[in-house]
Amino acid sequence: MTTRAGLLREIAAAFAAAGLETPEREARALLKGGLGLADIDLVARADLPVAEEDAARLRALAARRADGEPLARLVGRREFWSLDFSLAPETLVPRPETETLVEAALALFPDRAAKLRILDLGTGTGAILAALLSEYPNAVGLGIDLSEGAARQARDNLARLGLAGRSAVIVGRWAEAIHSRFDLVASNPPYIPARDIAALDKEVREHDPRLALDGGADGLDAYRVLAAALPGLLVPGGRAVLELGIGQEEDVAALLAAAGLSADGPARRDLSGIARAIVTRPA
Ligand SMILES: C[S@@+](CC[C@H](N)C(=O)[O-])C[C@H]1O[C@@H](n2cnc3c(N)ncnc32)[C@H](O)[C@@H]1O
Repeated sequence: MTTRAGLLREIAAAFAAAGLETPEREARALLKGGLGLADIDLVARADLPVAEEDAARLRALAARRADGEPLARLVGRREFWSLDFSLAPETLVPRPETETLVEAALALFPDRAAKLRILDLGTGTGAILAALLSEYPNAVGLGIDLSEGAARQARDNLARLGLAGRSAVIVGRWAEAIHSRFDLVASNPPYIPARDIAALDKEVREHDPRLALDGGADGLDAYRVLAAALPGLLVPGGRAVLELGIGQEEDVAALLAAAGLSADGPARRDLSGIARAIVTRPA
């Protein structure tokens, strides 16, 4: 009979042997996600037995993880801004660096009681929109994604987080179908140059949807469309916050300026010091 502690040790050892960077942490997360446990269950109740079929299921998941499948995909969820998001095959796994956009928006609109109208273009799991709505209790928001599967998943996530009453998610191509204006437009568009996708980590290139990654030949296709659309989407005094890939600040700033938008300070940096969130406003 296997105990929780025994299975944790076994899976952590397998992860270490496979060269994962944080084997113990990932093994813990796999057990928690796979068995629906909290941290305390792996400490105070570590000697409890794991049913044989559960142990077999977790060993199979562990083997897939050791073979390069992301943990978030295996357990079907990921935390972002301390909120829990379910994933679908059509959604990107939300990344910690994207929290830089949320932080930038909070700094731009310090009044948390503001009745902001928020637009999230390319909403994926709904991570950015949900994070913002959770911080602005009087705000309303619209998420748009070209992928039906992503839009469905975003709707589910917003509902589970109690935000359905203040949000809507529609399927669409960027802001093509939108004729209203917003206080805050956020977007984390696909920005990887197409030829670089094959060289990305296996976890990304094989498990994140191409639609969420592929930014066209130079990685800037989506920014061109967004720059052209933003002047018609922002109210006077409104702001747009766009995520950037590494080294894209200058090019994206030039596209925004060419569309008649003004820069709002230098791009905000993420925890690794990378210019990650560019802020722009109507001229
Ligand atoms: C990098 S992902 C970001 C997802 C999510 N906002 C996040 O930060 O985790 C880009 C998203 O844009 C969506 N997308 C790609 N092309 C689009 C388009 N033409 N119109 C609307 N959404 C698009 C993708 O389906 C994907 O969900």
